[in-house]
Amino acid sequence: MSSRQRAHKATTRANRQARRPREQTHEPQTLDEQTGLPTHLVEAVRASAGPLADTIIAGWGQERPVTMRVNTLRSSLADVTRELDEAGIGCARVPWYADALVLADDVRERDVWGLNAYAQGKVYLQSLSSMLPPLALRPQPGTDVLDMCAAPGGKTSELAALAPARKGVRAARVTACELSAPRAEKLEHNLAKLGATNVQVMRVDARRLDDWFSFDQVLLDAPCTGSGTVSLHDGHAARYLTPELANRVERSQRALLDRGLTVLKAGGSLVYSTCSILPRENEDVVEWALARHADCELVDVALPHAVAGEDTDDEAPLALPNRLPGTLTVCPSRLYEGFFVSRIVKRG
Ligand SMILES: C[S@@+](CC[C@H](N)C(=O)[O-])C[C@H]1O[C@@H](n2cnc3c(N)ncnc32)[C@H](O)[C@@H]1O
Repeated sequence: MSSRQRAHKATTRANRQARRPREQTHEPQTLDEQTGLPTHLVEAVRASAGPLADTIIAGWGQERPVTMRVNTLRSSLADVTRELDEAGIGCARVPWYADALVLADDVRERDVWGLNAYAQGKVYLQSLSSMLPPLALRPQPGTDVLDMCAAPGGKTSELAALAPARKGVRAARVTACELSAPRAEKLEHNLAKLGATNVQVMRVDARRLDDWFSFDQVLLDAPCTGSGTVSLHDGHAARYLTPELANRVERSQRALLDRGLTVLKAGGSLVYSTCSILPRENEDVVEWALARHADCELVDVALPHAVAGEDTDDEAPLALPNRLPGTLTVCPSRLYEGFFVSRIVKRG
């Protein structure tokens, strides 16, 4: 393995660890021979994706380029691309988001850490898939937005950047909840660095938000198994991604979505997302919550995508088939981590 691959693996491992609850297993798991990943995960993917399981497995084997979001609260695309150019860092844009940049294949995250643009919060290192949920929510200036699971703040700061003050209308007010104290601190640090002044951080269990809260828009980027982001022969995944973890996050996802829909105002919208590709964390959770909230319905996420299995251009996320029309399950690929995005509205 090259040093670039090792550095990439170390960073993605650290990100993934941060995304999910701590889980230890003392019994070694059975590993699938082909992928080196837990057998229960590979079996679940084969059962749900059928012939596309091999496309997913190939996606788990890809080394993705470094991607970033230009933070328009501090800078502009022209300003950032000028600095990248001066530093000799090649970059390309994606057709569906003006603020997203894909860096050249030979660039590592540590090359970005040394840039002024990074130190000054003009850019945020963020995977392309993780930029999708705030775009699906489409936050509006003048509204009150809840981000239920916010740290380290990639999507919170994106929400803030998408809804700045406009003539005569204040910026969206974002309330960012985070359960873990150290992660809430990291969130505060990132938001200050990125200049997201319209965000209020709350160190709380978002499953216990009081009924008297109410929001126009809610983002629930839930804790999950991270099944969309694992890499082949990832020894760490082999340890943490246990059936117990899957059960635990699923309970948490249901309780969080139930609460999110409760504190959503009539006429408002909620985006539920995970970095998992397993139906039990995605479609099953959404269907369960909709059955409890008769005043809510699924609407199209309205995100650009191509259909996996057809002749596609890899600049667009590839959608895996799923049983909820209008939701998007992104297939792991060269540019994208596996992800799920859905949008629910509460009738007015
Ligand atoms: C998938 S990560 C969120 C990533 C974040 N949205 C971003 O884009 O940077 C899930 C986060 O939810 C937090 N979390 C888990 N359960 C929670 C709960 N019940 N209430 C609030 N936060 C929770 C975790 O500590 C973790 O930081």
